[in-house]
Amino acid sequence: TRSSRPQRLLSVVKKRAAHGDPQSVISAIDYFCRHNEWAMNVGDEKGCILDSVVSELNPERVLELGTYCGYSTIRIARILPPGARLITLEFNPDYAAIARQVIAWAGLEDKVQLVEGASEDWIPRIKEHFGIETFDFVFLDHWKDRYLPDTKLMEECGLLRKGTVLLADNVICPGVPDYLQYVRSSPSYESYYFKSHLEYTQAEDGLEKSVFLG
Ligand SMILES: O=C(NC/C=C/[C@H]1O[C@@H](Sc2ccncc2)[C@H](O)[C@@H]1O)c1cc([N+](=O)[O-])cc(O)c1O
Ligand SMILES: [Mg+2]
Repeated sequence: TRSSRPQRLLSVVKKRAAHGDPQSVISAIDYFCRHNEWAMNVGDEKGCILDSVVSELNPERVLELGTYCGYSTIRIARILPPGARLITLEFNPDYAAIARQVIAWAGLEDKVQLVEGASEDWIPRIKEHFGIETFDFVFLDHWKDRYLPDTKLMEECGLLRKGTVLLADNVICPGVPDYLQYVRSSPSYESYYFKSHLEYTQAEDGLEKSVFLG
């Protein structure tokens, strides 16, 4: 049967990127998405905003919801301080299998723990299973109808602390209106919109940065 788009993306990474060089893996994926096939990675324009938010925060404990092929996973992991850890949740086993290979090709497997399953099942188990108190940074890029319920679930499970930063992809396109309304109106969050473009296109999209105030 025909290969999948993630499989074709992985073969371009192996062909074009240098093993152990995260930047070359990022560039190979962006090349593939610009010149071969569009794919729903956060992309290089929003990716630079992601980089700046992460490097300013220097987080020790990071959670990513929605791994897909691991593009944003390696963007984040490549700039984490030594000893920092990133847990990334992925529901689709085929995507997870590709992402593991992309993360390994970038040489970042020691910083990343990819967990297969649904965020709503895993979020309540993270504390005891991974021995993590709270997260410093959370990147939301999974099913858009899960951003709000999973944020409320993270609050309820005590995974957020004063100052935890949530960064949400696609707040315009495809859009997450219920999540945006919540973080922009709740007294528990200080929210800021980074205007950008939908990956590899001219359409408007953006990232919403929301600081949990406790
Ligand atoms: O639909 C989008 N993203 C959904 C992403 C979903 C990813 O997260 C898990 S679901 C999951 C993972 C963990 N826990 C529960 C569910 C899926 O298997 C996929 O890997 C999207 C769409 C567009 N677009 O232009 O259409 C652009 C984007 O940037 C997007 O992110
Ligand atoms: Mg996205």
